[in-house]
Formats: sequence, structure tokens, C-alpha cells
Amino acid sequence: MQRRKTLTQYLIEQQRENNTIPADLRLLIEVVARACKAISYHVSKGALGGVLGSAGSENVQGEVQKKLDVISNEILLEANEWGGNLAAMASEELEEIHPIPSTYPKGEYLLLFDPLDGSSNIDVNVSIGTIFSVLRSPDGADTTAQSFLQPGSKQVAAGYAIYGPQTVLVLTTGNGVNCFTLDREMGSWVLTQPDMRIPEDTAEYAINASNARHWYPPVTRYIDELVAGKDGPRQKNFNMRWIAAMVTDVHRILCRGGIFMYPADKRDPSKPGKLRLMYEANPMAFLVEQAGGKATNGTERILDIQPQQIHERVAVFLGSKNEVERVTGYHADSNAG
Ligand SMILES: O=P(O)(O)OC[C@H]1O[C@](O)(COP(=O)(O)O)[C@@H](O)[C@@H]1O
Ligand SMILES: [Mg+2]
Ligand SMILES: [Mg+2]
Repeated sequence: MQRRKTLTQYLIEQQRENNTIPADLRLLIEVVARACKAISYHVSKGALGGVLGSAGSENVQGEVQKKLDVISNEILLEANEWGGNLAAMASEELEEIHPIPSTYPKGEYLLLFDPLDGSSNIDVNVSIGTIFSVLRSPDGADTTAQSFLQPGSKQVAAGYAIYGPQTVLVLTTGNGVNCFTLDREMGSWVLTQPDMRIPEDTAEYAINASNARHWYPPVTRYIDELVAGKDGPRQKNFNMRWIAAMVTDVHRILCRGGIFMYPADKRDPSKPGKLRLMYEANPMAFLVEQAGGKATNGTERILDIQPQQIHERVAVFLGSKNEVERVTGYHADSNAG
């Protein structure tokens, strides 16, 4: 019988044979993966575990927290507090950063996460996930919020877990993208899709079209052309998918290509789009680029953006290279005109 590689084996191989990750980063990833396993357990219990519905509180973004947002956040904080490899954490669900308490061993990495992405899907049993990003602290273990404000190109690891028909963990440490499926009986993550690649061309796009009246002209131009299909300038039909959980929309793109968009729009210029740069867009952009795709905010590469705040928002266009280049080019055309 052919044995498949587990996450642990894969990481040890990366550390020892390929020398691409240090031991402390390997251990950090293992702790995050263990926390995702625990979240998966709670998600799978649903109504039986009493985990559905609202927590009756709001997060820093003014969004109503679901019970699973809070549970997932606590699991990640607790698991990683004593992992020994971190200086501090930042989360969608926490206004301030969370330094590792002085009573615990500290490391020099920073962990950022969206503990539960796609919260509106929780109560209707549609796939949701956890997104994470790892940076090195420029200030060692003496970390402040400022230490986190590094462009996404500085990430040393990023990934996500999806709690869907299967629970999967998708990971990059800057050496390609690999997908591991949780074997519940064995309790291990098993490598099931090595070296994921995004095709350069696609006929599938994802955008929340209910916002169409608020879009800026380059987005309207691009989407109008896709919708016109064979009868329009693209002379090709496109299909649309929207899961309302970035994590799952991006997973589909890593599996079979496509373009995902959450543009800035005319409603509130202080909010460029809905998605958060540091724990949604950056990790996804790192994964997408590692799989041969592209990720921009319409004008520049997402991974080059210098963050000003941990919770800042950003417009997102990511996925199949040729489509992302086209819609980014439409932004350049409209700026030039
Ligand atoms: O369909 P909508 O409401 O426009 O927004 C969907 C987007 O909002 C998000 O769910 C935001 O994530 P959270 O659930 O972590 O707040 C994205 O994952 C998704 O792409
Ligand atoms: Mg999210
Ligand atoms: Mg969330």
C-alpha cells in the first residue's frame, strides 16, 4: 500500500532536506494546524454542540460576532500562546495585538489570523474556514503593533483551513502550495494535492454582483464584458460562483482557476473594499502567487502594500494571471484617461 505523506513529514522534509524552513517555524505551523483541527471538531458539531448563532457581541469592525467566531479565536489564541515560537498575535476579532504573556516562552514570529472566515455561512451549513499569516518580528520578542506593519512580501508562511465536506489545510512557506486533508480517524493531515497550480486562463469569476451599482468604471467595464459572453468583446462565455467566504472562493481558484474580486466602491472612500489586508488579502495573495496566479488591489501588487494599520481594508483582485492582469489594466486605462 502506498503511504501518503503527512503534514509533519512534509514539514520535517522541508526543514531537513530542503532547508526551506527553520525548526521553530515548523513547530509554529504544527500548532496552528492542531488548533484548526480543534476548530473543525467544534464546527462539525453544529447545533448538537450549541455552537451556532450569534454571540451577542461586536468585533472591532462593528460586525456582529457569531459564537464560532469567538470559539475559533479563543482556540487559536490558547493553542499558540504556549507554542513557544511567537512574540505576539493579531486577530480579526481583537482590537489590539495579543502579546505572548511573560509567563510563557516567547519566540520571534508574529501570527495573524481571521479565525473564522465566511461567518454568514455558519448557520446555514456552508463551508467556512480559518486564514493565517506568519511574519518575523523585526523587534524580536519585544513586539508592538508597529512590528506587525510589514508588507505581505515579508510573510514567511501563510495558509488556511476549510471546514467543508472535507476539512483541508492549504499551506505555503514560500516553496509552492500544498493541500492536506484531515484524516479524522488517524488525527493527521495527509498530503492530498501537492504543488497546486492556478491555470493562467479561466472562464469563471466571483464577485458580489449586488454591489454593481456602487462599482467604479473599470470594474463595471470588466464585468459587463464577462456577462456579455460570446456576444461581447471577449467572444467567450464566463460562469459565476460566489460562496460568500473568501477562503472557499480562493480554494476553488487554487483547485481549478478563476478570478475572485472584492473591489473598492463608491459607498465609503475610507473603506477600500471589505476584506482586511493583513489577515485576509495578504495570506491569500501569497498562496495565489506561489501557485502561479496574481493578486492586485486594482493598481498595485497586494504583497507590496505597506500597511498603516492592522485592521485596514483593501480591494482584492486575485486568481488566474491573465484575468487579473486584464482587470488591473482596465484600472490603469481609467487612471490614464
Ligand atoms: O457576500 P458579502 O457579504 O459581500 O461578503 C463576503 C465576504 O465577506 C467575508 O465573509 C468576510 O469575512 P468574515 O466572515 O471573516 O467577516 C469574506 O470571506 C467574503 O468574501
Ligand atoms: Mg474573513
Ligand atoms: Mg472572520
